[in-house]
Amino acid sequence: MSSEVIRVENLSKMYSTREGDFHALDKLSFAIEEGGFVSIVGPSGCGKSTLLQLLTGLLEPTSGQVLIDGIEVRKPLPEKTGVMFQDATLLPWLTAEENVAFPLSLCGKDKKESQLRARDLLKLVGLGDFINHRPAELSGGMRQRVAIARGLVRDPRILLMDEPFAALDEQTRFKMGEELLWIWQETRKTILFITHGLTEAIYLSDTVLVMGTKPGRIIEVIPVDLPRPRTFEMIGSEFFGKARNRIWTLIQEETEA
Ligand SMILES: Nc1ncnc2c1ncn2[C@@H]1O[C@H](COP(=O)(O)OP(=O)(O)OP(=O)(O)O)[C@@H](O)[C@H]1O
Repeated sequence: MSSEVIRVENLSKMYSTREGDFHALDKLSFAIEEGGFVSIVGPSGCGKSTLLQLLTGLLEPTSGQVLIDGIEVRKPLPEKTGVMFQDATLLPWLTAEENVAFPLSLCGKDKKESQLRARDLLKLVGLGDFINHRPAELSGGMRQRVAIARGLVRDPRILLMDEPFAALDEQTRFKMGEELLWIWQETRKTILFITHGLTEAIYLSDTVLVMGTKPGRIIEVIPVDLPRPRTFEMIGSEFFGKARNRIWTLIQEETEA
C-alpha cells in the first residue's frame, strides 16, 4: 500500500514589496504518494518556484504548512529532499565526482565512502567514464546528469526539480526525461517536477497539477492514465492530445484573465 510523503495544506505566501503585500500563493493543498511523479505547470509568475522553495524549507509560508513524512517543514531537510534547478549549479573547479560527493563532505562523511557513492551514482546517470571531468568539459545534458547524481547523493526520498531541463535543446531534453524516468524506476524516489513543457509534464508524470495566477493556486488536477513505460508513440495518442489541449486552454484562460 502506498503512503503519503508530501502534504501541502492551505499553503499561502505573501511577499512584502515596496508597493505593499503581494499575494503569490493562495491556499494550495495537495498530497503526493510515495514513489509518485507529479508535475506542476502554469503561467509564468504563478508561483511555481515559490512553491518549490516552500517545499525545500528555504522559504517560510505566510500561512498553511508543508508536511514531509507527516512532519512540518521548518528548515531545509537535505536528508529528505534533493533539489535540482534549471542551472546545474556545479562548482567549476571540482570534478564530476567531487561535485557529486560535495554534499557528503559538508556533513562530514568519510572521504573514501563518499567517493564510492559518487562514482556509483555517476554510473547510474551514465557518466561512469566522466568522473574526473570538470563541468566545463561536459555538455549541458551531462552537467544536468551530474546535478541529478548530486541530488541523489544523500539518498533523499524526494527529488524537487525546478525546470531542470529547460536550458537543453529539444532532443537532449527528451532524452534526459527518458533517463529521469529510468532513474526514478530504479530508485523509487518521489518526484515533484516543475516545467513549462506541457508534453514533458504529461509524458513524465502520474499527475499534472495546473496552476492559475494572481494569486497562484491550483486550478486543475489532471491524472495521466497512460501505461508505463511511456513511449514516444504515446505522444500522438488521443489521450495525450486531449490532456495537452486541456492544460493549454486552462493556461491561456489564466493569462488572458
Ligand atoms: N522575493 C520576492 N519578493 C517579491 N515578489 C516576489 C519574490 N519572489 C517572487 N515574487 C513574485 O511572486 C510571483 C511568483 O514568482 P515565482 O518565481 O514563484 O513564479 P514562477 O511561476 O516560478 O515563474 P516562472 O514560471 O516565470 O519561473 C511573481 O509575480 C514574482 O514576481
